[in-house]
Amino acid sequence: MTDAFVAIEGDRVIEARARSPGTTRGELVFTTAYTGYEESLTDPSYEEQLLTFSYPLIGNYGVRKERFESDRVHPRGVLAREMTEDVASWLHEEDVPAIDHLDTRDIVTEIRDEGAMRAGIAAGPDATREDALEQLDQCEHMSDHTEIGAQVSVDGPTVHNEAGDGPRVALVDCGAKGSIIDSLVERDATVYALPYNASVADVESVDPDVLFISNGPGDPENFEQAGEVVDALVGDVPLAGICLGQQVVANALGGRTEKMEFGHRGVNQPVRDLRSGQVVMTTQNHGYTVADPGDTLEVTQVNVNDDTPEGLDNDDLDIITRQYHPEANPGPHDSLSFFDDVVAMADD
Ligand SMILES: NC(=O)CC[C@H](N)C(=O)O
Repeated sequence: MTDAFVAIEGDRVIEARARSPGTTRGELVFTTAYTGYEESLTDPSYEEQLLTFSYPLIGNYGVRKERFESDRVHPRGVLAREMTEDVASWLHEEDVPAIDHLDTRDIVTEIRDEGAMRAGIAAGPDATREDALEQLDQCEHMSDHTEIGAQVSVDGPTVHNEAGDGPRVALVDCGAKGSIIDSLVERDATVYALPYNASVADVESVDPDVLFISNGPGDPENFEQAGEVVDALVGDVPLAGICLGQQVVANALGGRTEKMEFGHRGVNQPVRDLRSGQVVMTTQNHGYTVADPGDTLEVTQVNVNDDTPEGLDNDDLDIITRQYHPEANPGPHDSLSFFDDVVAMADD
């Protein structure tokens, strides 16, 4: 049954089946992850995007809140070859349009050839091609979402594990995944999650042993205030970052980020550590990359597939950032020791 349409750049329209009705638009991206749909759908870094699963069956082990990375679904729309009723009804409850019975291999090939692109979706009994095309027409580019931090950050300071014996972590929450906070708390850190636009004084007021910039959605250049905090505190406080966090740190310290053609999204991205030679499998979800690390940061890890920087460090200044997701939700646990390194750096 055709009761859904996706319009992609070039005004091509693809037919599908509606699983959760509505109209929506966003940057069309794909993940190659074959498990972890609950974690991906609740990952705040997918805010404003339309997420295509390249793995053909999504939902085959149900939907459980314990696996969520935040309290809501973040992609603006979801595309799959086949979606179970569990996932479809969850997305319906969350008011996120979703479609299946379309050729997701075709979509993935299109994105790989043309790059991440703007798209519009219309799904439901009254949906038309024109509705999908109109959504596409109104769709913005990722970099236009200048206030995206406000959509995903905490409203005010939030403390986790206040009685902890470990280091005090000031986490600039640009849309932090829950498992990043959990990974720090498991190491007995006290985590002070602060709004994405926290001032230097806000961060100093929690007297941190380490400053941590979280993952987050959109263009890292739209997180200028987090960069100002990094610039003000570098050298005084150890510094860590994951994904958007790495990008913000690089931009603040004389480097430069750029948009990738279609990004890295999946759970089997190989990363080589240039110091040890070791390769680990990692989880990734990013569409921007550090094109120039600047003079302060050393590239210590690279992506085996395309040589993009995966780890930036400065041992003298106590800086450690990763482009991939060591918290491993979903995905391989190979790089979980990153959090031990962060805690050790803070304890020094
Ligand atoms: N997961 C993230 O933190 C993503 C970072 C940034 N929004 C990007 O797409 O590159």
